Amino acid sequence: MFEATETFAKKLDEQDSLSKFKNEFYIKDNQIYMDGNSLGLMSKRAEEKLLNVMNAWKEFGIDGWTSGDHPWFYLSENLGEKVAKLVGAKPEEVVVTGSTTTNLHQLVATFFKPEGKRTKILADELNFPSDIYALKSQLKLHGLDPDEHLIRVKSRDGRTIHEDDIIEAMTDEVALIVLPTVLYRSGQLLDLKRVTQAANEKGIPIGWDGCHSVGAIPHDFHKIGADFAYWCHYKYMNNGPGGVAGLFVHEKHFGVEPGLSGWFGSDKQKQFDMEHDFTPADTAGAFQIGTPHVLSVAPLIGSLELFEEAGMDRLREKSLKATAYLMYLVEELLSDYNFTIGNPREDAHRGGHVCLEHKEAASICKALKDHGIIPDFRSPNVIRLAPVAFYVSFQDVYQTVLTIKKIMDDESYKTYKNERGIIA
Ligand SMILES: Cc1ncc(COP(=O)(O)O)c(C=O)c1O
Ligand SMILES: Nc1c(O)cccc1C(=O)C[C@H](N)C(=O)O
Repeated sequence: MFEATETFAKKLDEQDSLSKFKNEFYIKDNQIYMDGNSLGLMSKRAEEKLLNVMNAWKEFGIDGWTSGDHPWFYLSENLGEKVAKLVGAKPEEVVVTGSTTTNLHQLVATFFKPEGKRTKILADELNFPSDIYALKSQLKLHGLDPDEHLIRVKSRDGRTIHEDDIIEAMTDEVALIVLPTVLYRSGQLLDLKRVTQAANEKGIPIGWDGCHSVGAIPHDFHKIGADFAYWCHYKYMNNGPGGVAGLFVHEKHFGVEPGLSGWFGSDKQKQFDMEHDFTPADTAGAFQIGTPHVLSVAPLIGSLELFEEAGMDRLREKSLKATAYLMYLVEELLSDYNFTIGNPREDAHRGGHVCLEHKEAASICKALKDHGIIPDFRSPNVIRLAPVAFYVSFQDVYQTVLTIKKIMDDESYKTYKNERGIIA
């Protein structure tokens, strides 16, 4: 179906209905940016909306909360409605707020209710460390020893987590389940529907970390019956470094008291009554805590315009084709160099990036960067390559693999130390 030639890559680009979006982003000449799953690039719209919001501050001062094109008081909810379409939620089930880790703390503080012998949290041994730190500290806040009460489902191969193993671990000692939609290292996409359904049947609340899928993969959080989800917007949503994150709470939980309350979770009509009795919003907005980080939300206004124009399904379709082409080229052109593809092959189990394993991965990443190709490295041996649908073309994918071949052929990667930098 594919061919390992530039002409073929060009043909794929000509057939690509999303190719025009590349112009919407700031991409350096002679650079191919494959690190969208660590930090997505800045779009011109994101910049424009940030300047617009800055201007509202200049123009309106305090009145910016209710004036201007994007009144700040309603921004978190208004953007939540738009993000809801990307994650398959009702408009009032999503709010743009906090960071991934603070949202996780909020949601665990809300949904983890240890009682009797149900005192454990079920996670997995491959999740991103911040999630595990948060879960351990939440257990400690309840006076529970994480060594005993945090169950981490084991990986059979060091790369992926088997859904059967997760379901088997859902015992009557488990009070909460927290799992990633897509594993940050291998890019495995879990079967959310199956796992959520099993948790629902056992009456265990389940929440999903969508950092590596939101903006790359359409979700159906409401329909599958997820209790909650949380994610960042600085990867595939291109909201900028430290950009404000998102959370989903299923409407069946509206009215539950947030574990960590703050005045921006108030019913909006009541918030400025300044009462000491908290009246939470009757939406996911209740899970906000303090004043929104307006300047770190603003770029998302622009990004979301692009998502509306491109359509989440079309983005996923292109991303799947690009990762499939990348894997094909790796197999065709790099078979002599001891690379292993560490991500699952099937579309249904693949996220937005390809996980290329090599024992000299750190050196190879450094050499690639010096050739204008931006990957990222995860210790000890993973090169993550994310051909982001908005701004990576099929010719870029072809060029990336050719460049890897070049630095392997001429062994120039050997001039770099095989160790990670301070930020990898
Ligand atoms: C899967 C996952 N969870 C949590 C985090 C932590 O996010 P944050 O630093 O925005 O809290 C990240 C990324 O840093 C991540 O990839
Ligand atoms: N959040 C990050 C940061 O503040 C600096 C550098 C990288 C990140 C990341 O998001 C890393 C990412 N979560 C990962 O999957 O490795």
